[in-house]
Amino acid sequence: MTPDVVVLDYGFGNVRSAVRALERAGARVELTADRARAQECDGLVVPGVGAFAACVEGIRAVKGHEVIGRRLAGGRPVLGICVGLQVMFAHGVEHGVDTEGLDEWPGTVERLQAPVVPHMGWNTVEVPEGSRLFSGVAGERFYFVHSYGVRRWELVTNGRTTPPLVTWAEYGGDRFVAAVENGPLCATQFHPEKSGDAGAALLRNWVDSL
Ligand SMILES: NC(=O)CC[C@H](N)C(=O)O
Repeated sequence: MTPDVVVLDYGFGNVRSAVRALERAGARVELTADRARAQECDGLVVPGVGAFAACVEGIRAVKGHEVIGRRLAGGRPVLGICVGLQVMFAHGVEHGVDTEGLDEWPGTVERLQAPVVPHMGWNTVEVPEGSRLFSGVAGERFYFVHSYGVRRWELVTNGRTTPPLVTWAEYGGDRFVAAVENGPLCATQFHPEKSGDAGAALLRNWVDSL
């Protein structure tokens, strides 16, 4: 059965290339903000390009925060891409403005501490044991375009729940979260839709898991 994927259309994001890449990965894809479709589909993708605050405002304007919360409460998969990863955290601080995120994970998105920002380019990543998202591509490079990131992982599970699998990247001497796999919620700071064959394989891994 072909998985039914919705790319949340809230006005911000590299949506066309994400739609095409997800179709190539084997999904039937619709770009929409329709609440019922976003709630009921097999997989919801939350893209994001631009400022943290504007993306959060856009997501809230289409009630995306409620859809994402309901989906995750019911174990229904969500994939965040780039700012779509960042908004899942508690806060984003850009240009000195601290904006509340969707708070699916504790933590803060902050400016990268590297000599040259934005980080625009290909990077290898440090994938933890057991990752399904990176199956077959853990040693590959992925394409990043960002000036901010999550530099400290703050969620503590103390053995009561399955700890998330956190993938890291290093750039200009700074380290930041490159991807998270946390049950139904997965997210990548890089753009899998711009990451060539490795990104295509990662998206297929996610689509095949739906
Ligand atoms: N690719 C993007 O649009 C990322 C924008 C985000 N505000 C960042 O710089 O991290």
